[in-house]
Amino acid sequence: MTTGPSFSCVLDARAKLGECPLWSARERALYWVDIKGRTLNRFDPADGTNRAVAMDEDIACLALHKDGGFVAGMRSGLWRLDAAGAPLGLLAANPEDTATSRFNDGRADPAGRFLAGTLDEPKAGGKAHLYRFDRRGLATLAGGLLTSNGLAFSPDGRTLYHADTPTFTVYRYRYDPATGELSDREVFVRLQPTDGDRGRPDGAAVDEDGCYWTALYEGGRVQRYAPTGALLSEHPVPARCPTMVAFGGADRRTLYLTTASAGRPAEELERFPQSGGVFALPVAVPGLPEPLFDPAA
Ligand SMILES: O=C1O[C@H](CS(=O)(=O)O)[C@@H](O)[C@H](O)[C@H]1O
Repeated sequence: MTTGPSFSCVLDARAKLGECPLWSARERALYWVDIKGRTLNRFDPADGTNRAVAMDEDIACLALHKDGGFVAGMRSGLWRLDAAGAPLGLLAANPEDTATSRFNDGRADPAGRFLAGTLDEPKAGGKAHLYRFDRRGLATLAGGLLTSNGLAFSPDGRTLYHADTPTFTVYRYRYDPATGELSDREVFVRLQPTDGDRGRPDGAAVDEDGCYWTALYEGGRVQRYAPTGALLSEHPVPARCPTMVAFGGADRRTLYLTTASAGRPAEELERFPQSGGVFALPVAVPGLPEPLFDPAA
């Protein structure tokens, strides 16, 4: 395993809980959210500007919609948003108790379905689930979770990666692109926490070599794993809580990263003053292109 170069800050956003970076190839812009700050953001790397749109509730994940705008995972459910982030309608209500549950990590599958999971905020009893939304409606794919996270697909779309963050585990499933069904769950990566390193797998993305990049929340780094599960490299982040990676740039060779600052100790924020920012790392292998949500899928 090699230690690669560190990420550098491209937007000192001071987000509370930055999440879900999402590259728009058409606009050459990076969308991202601040879950607890309740904003949908558009970062333009060409001039370094960021535009934030206030949302009425926690917004956690996004997919670009093939007809423009977004599908978003929020606390109350999955919503259709227009290109400016205004809600157009509720697609599927959160089936869980929204007093202690919200949607968390999500992304479109290669066929255009939207997969999104929830977060059991009390971390009490594995009440979070992974769901699939498509023209058939909302279906439950997995349950017994604490924080559904780390969704990403292999280049052929036949493997789904999925993390349950507080358990330090990333699973791998066989995925049927024709039906959106899962099978054959196995452990892909299980981190061994130590007193000095509580880093745990958060948001992720896969590159064209099929390697899985994962942000280690409270680990201050991003790791790259081979399809075999072998750790290939890790890259330091000048923030203790990286939350999710996404490939962007015209060649998809820029790895963007969101981070969190909410609830962090004052001494940590003094040491890492750009916590909550958006970071970037040039990489050699391009990332996979991000599919669009297709309501006909
Ligand atoms: O993606 C997320 O994960 C973190 C980590 S954990 O669930 O607490 O282990 C969580 O705090 C954050 O709210 C969530 O968005």
